[in-house]
Amino acid sequence: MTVAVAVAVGSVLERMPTVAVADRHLPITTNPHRIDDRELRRWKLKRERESVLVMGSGQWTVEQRAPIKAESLLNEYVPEIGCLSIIVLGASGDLAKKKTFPALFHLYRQGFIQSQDVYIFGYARSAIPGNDLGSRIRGYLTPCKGFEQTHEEDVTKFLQLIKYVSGAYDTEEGFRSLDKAISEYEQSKNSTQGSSRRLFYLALPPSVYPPVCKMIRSYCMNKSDLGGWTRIVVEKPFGRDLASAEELSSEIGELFEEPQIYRIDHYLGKELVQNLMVTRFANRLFLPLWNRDNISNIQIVFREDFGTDGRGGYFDHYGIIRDIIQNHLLQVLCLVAMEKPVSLKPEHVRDEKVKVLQSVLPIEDSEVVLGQYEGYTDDPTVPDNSNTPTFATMVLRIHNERWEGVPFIMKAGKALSSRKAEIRVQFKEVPGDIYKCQKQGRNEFVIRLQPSEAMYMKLTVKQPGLEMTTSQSELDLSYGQRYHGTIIPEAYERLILDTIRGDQQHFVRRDELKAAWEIFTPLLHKIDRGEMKPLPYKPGSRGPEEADKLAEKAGYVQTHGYIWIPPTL
Ligand SMILES: NC(=O)C1=CN([C@@H]2O[C@H](COP(=O)(O)OP(=O)(O)OC[C@H]3O[C@@H](n4cnc5c(N)ncnc54)[C@H](OP(=O)(O)O)[C@@H]3O)[C@@H](O)[C@H]2O)C=CC1
Ligand SMILES: O=C1O[C@H](COP(=O)(O)O)[C@@H](O)[C@H](O)[C@H]1O
Repeated sequence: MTVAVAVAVGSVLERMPTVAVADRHLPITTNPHRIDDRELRRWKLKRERESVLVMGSGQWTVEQRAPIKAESLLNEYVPEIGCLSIIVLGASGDLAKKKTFPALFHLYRQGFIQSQDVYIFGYARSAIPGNDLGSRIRGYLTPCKGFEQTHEEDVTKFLQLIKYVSGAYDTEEGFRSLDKAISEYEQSKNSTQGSSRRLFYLALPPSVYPPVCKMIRSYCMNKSDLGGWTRIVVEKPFGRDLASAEELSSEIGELFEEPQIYRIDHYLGKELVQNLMVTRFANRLFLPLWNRDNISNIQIVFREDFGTDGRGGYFDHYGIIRDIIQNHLLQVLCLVAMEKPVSLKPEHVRDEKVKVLQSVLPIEDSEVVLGQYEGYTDDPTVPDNSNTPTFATMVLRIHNERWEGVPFIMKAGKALSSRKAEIRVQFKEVPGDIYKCQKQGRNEFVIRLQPSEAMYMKLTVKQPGLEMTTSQSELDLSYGQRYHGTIIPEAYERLILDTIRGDQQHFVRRDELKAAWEIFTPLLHKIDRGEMKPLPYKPGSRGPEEADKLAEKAGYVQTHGYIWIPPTL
């Protein structure tokens, strides 16, 4: 969708050049009308007094805007120009090697970041000589579909785009040398001073976010405001509870404006999560059904078939609620439950998510089941008396017109019988059902996030044949079959691209984060104080039996004798 926007400064009559803002999801270079540097500078000098002409429903209307921070304004209108430096802090770590660099490689291979105007810097304390960073990450750079033959060559070229700088996270010296390296690169590209883009990816433990942000702010910012920018990406967990999250937000908020901060939740980058809004709001079919009149209960489930896998020390400090439910599953809940936003603008979408979060009622202790898998404390980094849950299920209730009375059953667990993440929307019984005696199950709409991405609708149908008998079947949109050969991008690829393009729709805003912590903090504190205890469960099981009982009590009716099997080609 292309939206034409004219910008006027001071008054509508004092027209500035018309800027056509093309779909931000097209490669940057395809923007049809660029505004030149001179024009841009003139416009920015005057931006304090702006009115904006917006084309909507075939009519121009004037939107008066309060002074807007340069960053958000630029995000909206300025074509991306200037060289781009991507700085991965914590480059020696697990996330960087498994997710960040592989995502950057795929973006590079697909042409979204190009060697002529992008350079990547790795930064960490570890002394990593010469090309050793490349050797560490090479094995994680998997071939892109369709480019298998040139893979080795591609990797070699990609690794040439990375420079490693070693330094501490809280010293001027380290960040000055990082800045020097970035500036040298920018100068080598004859970049107009300040028009360069600097993206800092904090692949670091949150404890070092504040000093790192301070150092970036003091020594590594893009030097002026001529169309360039400085953005930071921060990983979860953002705090351990409401107070610590707010403290972290304030510390970072003093250094960077909200439009510069990208709080990443990689579930928001998953293909099927990104499809949720489209499915809900672009299909007439769902509009009248998506409410308390028709839906009995909704389950949002995350299961892993492995334990903490060498991350026991980290995990024990957080537990499954902070690791998965408070962020990944809650973000999914927002997209399932929110009202239709005014538009797809990031602020409109995030406004609706916040409203849902603020409508969640306090969690009842009686609607929580916690578990810990047997053998969890064998990990030497986990205390023997750990009270940390590795499994949790709980019922969230949304107090609003659409969802009153519909339980949202959240479930997450490690070391279970299978690995999958899905949303299961279970509908109510058919009123006055004339096939009741043969009935096999309720209608369900299932969105399988992973693995085997799919959406399927469980229906009761006539069993083919002469007899009038019914059976359970499904309308099935399995991605592997329907989109055979299509590459589904990794969540991190998509989200890093969004940060480069300045699109914050799929990132967590500060007030969202606060509202999310408000929901879980009382429960988490009870667990931390040992007032609620996890039940033991066997690794490789479904988790504690009490969890299934809770779901049943909340209203979930399991379908017996039917199981969906992902179709194969
Ligand atoms: N790993 C994963 O799969 C995921 C991680 N995350 C999040 O991403 C971030 C990074 O995770 P991950 O890469 O696993 O973390 P690591 O423990 O691997 O830490 C990353 C780097 O940070 C430095 N570091 C580690 N501990 C400290 C410390 N106490 N003080 C200062 N520096 C330290 C180390 O670099 P050096 O010593 O060389 O400076 C290390 O290589 C975290 O916020 C994590 O929660 C989110 C989702 C998944
Ligand atoms: O953030 C995290 O997510 C992973 C699961 O991610 P997925 O994309 O593989 O579903 C989880 O294993 C980890 O504990 C958690 O920190």
